[in-house]
Amino acid sequence: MENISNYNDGQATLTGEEYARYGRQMIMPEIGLPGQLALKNSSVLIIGVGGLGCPAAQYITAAGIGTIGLLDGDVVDKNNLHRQVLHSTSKEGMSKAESAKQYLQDLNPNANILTYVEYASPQNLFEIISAYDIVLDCTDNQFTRYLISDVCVWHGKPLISASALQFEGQLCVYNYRNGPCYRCMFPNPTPVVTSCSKSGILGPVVGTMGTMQALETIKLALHMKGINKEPFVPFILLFHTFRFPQWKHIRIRSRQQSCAACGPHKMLTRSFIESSPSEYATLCDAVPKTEKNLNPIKRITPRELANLIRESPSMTFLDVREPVQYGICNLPSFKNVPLSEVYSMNDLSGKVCVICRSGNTSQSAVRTLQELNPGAEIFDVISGLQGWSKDVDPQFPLY
Ligand SMILES: Nc1ncnc2c1ncn2[C@@H]1O[C@H](COP(=O)(O)OP(=O)(O)OP(=O)(O)O)[C@@H](O)[C@H]1O
Ligand SMILES: [Zn+2]
Repeated sequence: MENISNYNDGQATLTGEEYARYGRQMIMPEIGLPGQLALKNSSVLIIGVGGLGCPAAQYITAAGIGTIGLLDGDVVDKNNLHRQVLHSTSKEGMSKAESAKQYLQDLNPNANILTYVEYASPQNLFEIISAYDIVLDCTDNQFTRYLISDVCVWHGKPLISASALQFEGQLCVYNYRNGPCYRCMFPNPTPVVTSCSKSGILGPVVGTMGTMQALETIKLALHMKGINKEPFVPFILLFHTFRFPQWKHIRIRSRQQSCAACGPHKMLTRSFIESSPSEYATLCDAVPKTEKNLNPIKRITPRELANLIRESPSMTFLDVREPVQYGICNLPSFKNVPLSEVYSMNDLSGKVCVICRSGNTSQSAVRTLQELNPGAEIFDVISGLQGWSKDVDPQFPLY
């Protein structure tokens, strides 16, 4: 049948199986055979294979991106499973990158999937990113967000970044053409006030944002290879849903002259990032002021708490978690006083024991209460209710 049928536009680069697999998206005029080949010839690095990274990886693998890197040093935990949809119960304890690779390779055996079972750091990231066309930030902490952006700027790689918390999400494409980098938008790190593990996250919300990252990845791969010729306009996408789902996009400014990473007077060179860890860290993370240089407080262990409950049942026990968490599980001796209400408690005396989920919020509460009640003896429980479950009562639920 040679030379009789022409089904590859002269480029014999898709197999018959691939025609069948990608047919439904190839028939879109914005994609066609050239678009599918562009996806196949693209490589994407996904950093963080959690709530965002799982759906992002799933859709770009299914769509035929040729090479996909998965970078994450974490292992699958039970509390990941409600939202990190590539991992399953039988994979608890397994590396997230390896777990995701197993799923994705079965989804699309054509994909070339590489895993990096480590955390992105100033020491490894320059090397890893160099091999990819597009980078996805699917992590959950400020230090890593700055690091990924700075390394992308150094290599000139576009970055698709998203985040999600409770009922809200955000997405932005950084460092593409004249678009800004993450530092142009957020020049200074801020003290982190909350996180998914503190405030909660709903699977479909983070899944929506990860899916949007996959969509922007496909669009960007087409754009970079000249299939989509529309001009690129930098934007930030905001999603909010509780009563009504709301989408909003805002056009953003291009690169900032004053930016320490991408401006003309940039100071964040590769050698600075790689070899000045403490100076670099101060440019990526802000320690909350209230936690700095504070006097130590009195703390007790969960086992000491068990004795105290037995010996002094009438003393004051305060649980400073939010009411919804208190409602999930609690110790009956403890009265629920959320942190926001602690500021008005100025009538305490005697011994007061404070607890929270993991022993962080309780320390702030003790400091505040001690100032308001100088006559009282106030202390908290190391590791909070998590420590209680580990050391005293293994039946006490962890969440
Ligand atoms: N420096 C880093 N390099 C690679 N992956 C990272 C880095 N920092 C964070 N991550 C990964 O990003 C993912 C973020 O996932 P997600 O926000 O869903 O929460 P989690 O960290 O898995 O769980 P939780 O916040 O409940 O403890 C995690 O898998 C985490 O290991
Ligand atoms: Zn910049």
